[in-house]
Amino acid sequence: MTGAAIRVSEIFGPTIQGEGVLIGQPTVFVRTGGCDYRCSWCDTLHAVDSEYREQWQPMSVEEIWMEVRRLSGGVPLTVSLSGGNPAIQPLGPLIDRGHGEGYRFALETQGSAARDWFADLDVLVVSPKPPSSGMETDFSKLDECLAMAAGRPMTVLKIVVFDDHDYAYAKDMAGRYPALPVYLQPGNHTPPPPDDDSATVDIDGVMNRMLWLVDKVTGDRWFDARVLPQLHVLLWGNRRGV
Ligand SMILES: C[S@@+](CC[C@H](N)C(=O)[O-])C[C@H]1O[C@@H](n2cnc3c(N)ncnc32)[C@H](O)[C@@H]1O
Ligand SMILES: Nc1nc2[nH]cc(C(=O)O)c2c(=O)[nH]1
Ligand code: SF4
Ligand SMILES: [Mg+2]
Repeated sequence: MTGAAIRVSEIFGPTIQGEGVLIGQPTVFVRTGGCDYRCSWCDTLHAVDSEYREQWQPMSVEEIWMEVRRLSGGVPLTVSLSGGNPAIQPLGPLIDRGHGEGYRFALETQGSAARDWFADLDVLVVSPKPPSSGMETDFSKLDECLAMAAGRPMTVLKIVVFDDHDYAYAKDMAGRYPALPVYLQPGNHTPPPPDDDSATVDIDGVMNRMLWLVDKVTGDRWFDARVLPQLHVLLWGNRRGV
């Protein structure tokens, strides 16, 4: 198989997609290693922090594909490409490989790096980072990402909200891109330390934030917004590989 090696942190599933537009769908995850961001509340630091890079395996398309096929029993399903930032890995050939066997591909990215192969996806989830993350949005890059996908894959915005500033950011994003569905996701303020995925999640706290977010959206009559918690976090807490 042609194509450069892909840095993989983990491949797991099938589980259900816990977030956003595909919530509840049986999914295999391919999580790439490495990220150009470092969000203050990232729940996946084992795929971000370079301290963990020795756990990231360079894999060929064929090696990754054999593992996806094994996990799914060869029955086509949705493969979610996440990370880290999967947009900084050469994933085009993997998408072609899977499409040839009837699999579908979704990709989660913060919108900091555009790739022409975004157009080959089935679903592009762009998750620009609000002020609480400590990251700065590069709007020209974000525009580029959305332009790459224009017309072809279903494209949605998914924005994590912790507080009023994040909520204002999410509303601003919705105003900038009125054609895109917007998913709001309450932040988990108790993400796992990278070495301890048994660390407890403050579910009550996350649910209170979810309720607050529902009140904000309905109070504002923002009736196009969709508000969803991270279902996998409710089911399995901070556990890795689910
Ligand atoms: C771990 S990221 C990986 C993909 C890509 N780097 C991104 O941020 O979109 C996947 C999703 O998890 C969300 N996320 C990360 N940490 C979170 C937290 N503590 N609470 C809620 N969502 C979180 C991100 O905003 C993103 O939508
Ligand atoms: N079940 C499940 N759903 C998810 N949706 C986005 C995830 C991610 O970490 O990107 C994720 C994950 O890690 N597990
Ligand atoms: S962009 Fe995504 S993977 Fe990277 S640090 Fe932020 S939440 Fe984590
Ligand atoms: Mg996650």
